[in-house]
Amino acid sequence: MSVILGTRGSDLALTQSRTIAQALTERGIDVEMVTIRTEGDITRESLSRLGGVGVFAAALRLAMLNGRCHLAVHSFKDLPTAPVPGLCLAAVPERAPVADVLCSAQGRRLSELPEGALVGTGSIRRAAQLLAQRPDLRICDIRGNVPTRLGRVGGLEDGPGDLDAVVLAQAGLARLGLLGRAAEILPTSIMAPAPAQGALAIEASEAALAENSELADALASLNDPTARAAALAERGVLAHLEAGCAAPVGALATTEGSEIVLRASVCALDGSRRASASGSTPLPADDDAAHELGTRVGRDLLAAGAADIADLHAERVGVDPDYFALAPGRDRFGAARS
Ligand SMILES: NCc1[nH]cc(CCC(=O)O)c1CC(=O)O
Repeated sequence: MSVILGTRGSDLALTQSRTIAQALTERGIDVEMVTIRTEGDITRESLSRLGGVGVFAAALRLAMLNGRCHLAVHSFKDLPTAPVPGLCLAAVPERAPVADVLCSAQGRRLSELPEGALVGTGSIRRAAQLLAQRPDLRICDIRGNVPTRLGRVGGLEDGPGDLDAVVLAQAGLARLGLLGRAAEILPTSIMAPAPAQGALAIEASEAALAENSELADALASLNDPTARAAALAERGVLAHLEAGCAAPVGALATTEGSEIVLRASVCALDGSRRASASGSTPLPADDDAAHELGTRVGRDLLAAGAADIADLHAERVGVDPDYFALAPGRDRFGAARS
């Protein structure tokens, strides 16, 4: 009997799922990929019961609990932090590059964008940190998959080309073979990545793993313990802050010598202030130790005033139009938020 891998239908989701399906095939597991619809047969109640944010992940999670599929590959940063009974984090594979990149017309770097340039992102975290560097920029809320977003910039991909630049994750572009569209890899010191950006989470139903030890072994062999600890530590910050998916929280854990060092920050929406905290734990770090590091850094972040700097509980997927007002200057941001 083959193992069923449930996937969303976007280019990025399919690419990620195929990579893992192939790795499992190489390990002797017979994998069938099934695209899971994210609406229709799934009721609202079921989705909200599974955690509210991340409706796409929720549909896949429900499919695993229903037995329609056995495992799923998520972008780890899109996964809500609350655990789901009956599912487990079977593996975090080797992590892709974690940074955000700027994709711009004429290959301009952030410092080279014209005064008042229009930059597209749906992420409050990215918007806030862009404004910290360049308060003159106008931020435009954009949606859609990676190629659609690239199409908003002139000369990069088919599309309206109505923006000067967009910010995307390096990992997504690399997985789609589109990294050539990036003009600049933004240093993580100025653009702190989203917790677990660049990491995949292979989630499986506990029942499926219990009855298929070959699958459990194959998945265990795909796990990168350091990537797993880093991603869990970063997500531990989010969990401690009880931060919503629209909170401007950046977190990055790196290996330094025999330790894992976690740096996290919360940026004011207009970029004017930033609260930061950091901490470390020895490697190897198991799931509990990694999570505990995240909790500790989250606590220090609150002590540093994170909750006064930004609304940590913002839960909108994307943001309200008032925030991304297409007007120069920063007062519109303050006005929309206060
Ligand atoms: N929210 C969409 C999303 N989820 C994961 C990635 C990129 C891949 C990754 O971070 O693992 C992206 C696109 C983007 O942010 O540019």
